[in-house]
Amino acid sequence: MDFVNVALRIKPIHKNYLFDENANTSCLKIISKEPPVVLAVDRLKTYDFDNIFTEEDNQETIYNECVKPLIKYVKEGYNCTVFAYGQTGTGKTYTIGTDPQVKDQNQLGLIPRTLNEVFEYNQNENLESEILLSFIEIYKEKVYDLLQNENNQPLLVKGMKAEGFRKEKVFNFRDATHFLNMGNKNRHIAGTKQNAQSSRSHAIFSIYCKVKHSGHETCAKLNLVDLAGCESVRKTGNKGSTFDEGVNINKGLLCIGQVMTALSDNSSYVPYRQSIITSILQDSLNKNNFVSLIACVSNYQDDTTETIQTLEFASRVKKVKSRPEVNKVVSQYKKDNPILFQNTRTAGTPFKRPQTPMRTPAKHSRMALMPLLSNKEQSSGSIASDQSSSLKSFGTSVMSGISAISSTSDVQQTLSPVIQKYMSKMEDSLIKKMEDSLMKKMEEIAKSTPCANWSDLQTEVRKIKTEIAQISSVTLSRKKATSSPIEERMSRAKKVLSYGNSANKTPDSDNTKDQVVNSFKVPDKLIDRKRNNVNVRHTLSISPIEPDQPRRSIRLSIKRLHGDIEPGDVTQKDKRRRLSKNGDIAFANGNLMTSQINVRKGVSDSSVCQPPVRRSIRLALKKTGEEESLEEEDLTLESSYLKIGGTSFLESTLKLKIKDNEILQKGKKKNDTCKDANKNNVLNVKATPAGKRLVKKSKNDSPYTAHTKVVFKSLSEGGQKELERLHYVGSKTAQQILSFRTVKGPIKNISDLKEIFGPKKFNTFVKKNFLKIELL
Ligand SMILES: Nc1ncnc2c1ncn2[C@@H]1O[C@H](COP(=O)(O)OP(=O)(O)OP(=O)(O)O)[C@@H](O)[C@H]1O
Repeated sequence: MDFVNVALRIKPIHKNYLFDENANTSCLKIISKEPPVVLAVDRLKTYDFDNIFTEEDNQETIYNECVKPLIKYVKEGYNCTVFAYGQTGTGKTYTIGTDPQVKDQNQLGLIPRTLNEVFEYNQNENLESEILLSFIEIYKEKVYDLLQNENNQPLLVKGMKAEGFRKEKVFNFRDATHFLNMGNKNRHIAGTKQNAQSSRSHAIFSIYCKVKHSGHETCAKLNLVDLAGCESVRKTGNKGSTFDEGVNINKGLLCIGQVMTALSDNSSYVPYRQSIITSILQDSLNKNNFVSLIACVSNYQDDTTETIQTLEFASRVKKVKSRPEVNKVVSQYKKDNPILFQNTRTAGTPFKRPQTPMRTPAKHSRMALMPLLSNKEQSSGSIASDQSSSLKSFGTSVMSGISAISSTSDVQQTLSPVIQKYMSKMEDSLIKKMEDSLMKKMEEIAKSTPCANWSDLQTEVRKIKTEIAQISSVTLSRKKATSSPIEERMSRAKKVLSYGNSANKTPDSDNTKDQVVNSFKVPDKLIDRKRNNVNVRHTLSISPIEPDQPRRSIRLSIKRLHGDIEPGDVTQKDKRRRLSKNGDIAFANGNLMTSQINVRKGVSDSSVCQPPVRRSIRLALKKTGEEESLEEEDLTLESSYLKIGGTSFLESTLKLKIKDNEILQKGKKKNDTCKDANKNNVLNVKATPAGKRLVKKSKNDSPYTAHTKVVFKSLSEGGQKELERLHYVGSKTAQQILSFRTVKGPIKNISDLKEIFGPKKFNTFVKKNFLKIELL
C-alpha cells in the first residue's frame, strides 16, 4: 500500500432506476481493472486510481484494501486517515460505517471492522497498548462532541482547534461499538431529495493507540472521516436550514479540495485554517501521514458533473506525495537515541521535516581527519620525549587520514562534479599537510639525532611514506598525474645517490650527471661569478624539500656538530655564508656517501640563491676587474647523503677550482683559508667558526674521516661551549673533559676518551656523534 491510497467506489445502481432509460447510460466506463483506469465518458478523460470498486466489491474487500494495512502502521506510531468523499447519497456513510447496527454483518462498514481488527491485532501481537476513542462532527462550522449525550452545545474552538471533547478509553470491541453507536445517534441527519438519511455534517471517528514498545512508546491515531456529501441545491431542493447546511458543507469540502491541491502542488502554504474541518484535520491531512481516500461516485449520467468533480478531487489527492513519520516517542528515549529518532515529532504540533544537510565526504573526511590533525599537533610537541613512539602514533594518524581519503574517493563518484572538484582540492591540501607533517617530524628527529632505535624509526617512516605514496597515486591517478611531489624528490635523490656510488656508474653516467645537475639547478649567478674570475669554492646545501634552501634539520645538525652557526642566525645571507663554511662534511646514519660531479660549462638555472662570496674576494675582483672563462673541469659538485629513516637528505658542495692563483694572492694574501686552498688547488673553507680551529683535510680524506677529525679536534682543543655542541656532551661532561685536559694534557687517543666517559658511555658517545672508532 502506498502512503497515499486512492480508491474509487462506484455506487451500485438502485433498483428503482433499473427501468429508467437514463440509468442504463453510465457516465463512467472502467477501461481496465489492472491497472485500475476509469473513463469519464462525457469528457473522454481517463483517471487512474489504486483501486476501483464496483457493485461486485463488498465492504470486506474495501476494508481489506483500504484500511486493514493501516492498522499495523498505527501501532507503529504513524498517524493514518481514511476519508470518504463524494456526492451526497453515493454511499460514504455506508462505506465508513458509522452505524454498527446493521442487520447483515456483511454490510458492516469500515469503523466496526477497524475496531475489531485493532483489538485482535493487540492480542495477536501481544502488545501492551491503550485504546481511546473520540467521535466528533462538524456541523455548520461548529464542532460537536458526539460522545456527550447530556450536552448538545458545540465545543469551544480556540485558534481553529476544538477543545474539550471526550476521549473514551475502551478495552474491547463491545465497548467500542457502544460508543460508536452512541455517537452515530447524536449525528445531524436530515432527509433530502437525494438521500433519505443524508448526513448534514462531517463526522470524524478517531481511534488513539498508545503502544508500549521495548524502550519507547508510540502514540498515533487513526481517523475515519465521513465527509458530508457535496450537493447541488438544484438536485437536493434544499431550502431554509438544509440550504444553509448545504452551503457550509460545500464550503468545507471546497477547503478540503484546496488543501489537497496545495499538498499535491507541493505548495509552501497549505490553507488549513480556512475552515474548521481542514483545521481539525490538519494533523491528518498532511504529508506525514498515511492517507486513504475512498471517492464515492454515482454512475448515473445525471450525476456526471458531480462524479467528474469527485474524480478530479481524487486525482488531486493521488498526486500528494506523502512521507509518513513516526508520530510520538517518549522524550527520554528520544534523548537517549537522538540519531535514531531525528525525524520523529511530537503529536499535535505542526511538524516541519528537518532539512538534513547534505553530508559531503569532504566534511566526513575532515571529521575523520580531526584526530589526525590534533594528533599531529600533539605529537609535534612531545617528540623530544619519545621519538619512536610519537612517530608510530603519527604514522597511525596518517593511516587514519589515508583511510578517510580512500573512503571519500569511492563516495566522490556519486557526487556532482562541483563537489568532486572541491573534494579533490581538499584531498590535495590534506596530502600536502601529511607530507609536511612527515617532513616536520623528520626535522625533529634530525634535530635531536641520533635516535636510540634507528631500525624502529626506519620501519615507521617507510610505512608512512608508502601510505602517502599510495594516496598520492589514488588521488593523482584521477588527475592523470605521474607521481607525488615527495616521490619525485625521492627519485631525484636516488639518481644522485646511484651516481655518487661508483659501483653503480653506468656508461651513460654523463647524462645522469646532467640530469642531476639540472634537477638541482645551479644558479646562473654562480656561473657568472666564475666567469668574472672568482676563484672561489661555493657550497650549495640542497634539501629534499627546497632545492635552493637547505633544510633546517641539516643546518641544525651541522650547527650542533661543528658549532659554526650561532643560535641567533638572523639573515638568510648570514645563514648561507655560515653554511658555506660547512664544507664538504656530510654524515648519516652510520653510512656516509659522497659523489663528485664535474659540472659542465653553461649550466643555467633560475634559482635566486645568491652565492656567498667573501667580501674580501669580491673586493679583490673589483680591483682587478679581470674576467676568466669557465672551463668544463673547473666546477665540481660534491654530493653527500644524510640518510634518516627512509628519507635521504642531500647535501651538495659545489667547488670551483682555482685557476688564477695570482688574483687570489692579491685579494687573499693574509687569509689563512686561501693559503690552504692554494696548496690543495681547491679553496677549502672549513667548518670552524673563524677558520681558527681549522682541521687540515687532505684531498684523499673521506668526509667521515674529516668529520671524525673535527670532532676529535673539538674534544682535545675546544672550550666549554664547543664541547657542549657535541652530541651526548652536556655541561657536566664538558667540565669533566676540561678537567681531564688540565690534569693530563690534551686528549690523544681512545683510551683517554674511555677514561673520561667510561666504557659504556663512550660507546654511546661514538654512536651519537657518528664516529668510527678506528679513525680516532
Ligand atoms: N455500495 C453500496 N451497496 C449497497 N447500498 C449502498 C451502497 N452505497 C450506498 N448504499 C445505500 O445508499 C444509501 C445512501 O448511502 P449513504 O447515506 O451512505 O450516502 P452518503 O454518501 O453518506 O450520503 P450523504 O452524503 O447525504 O450522507 C444508503 O441507504 C445506503 O445503504
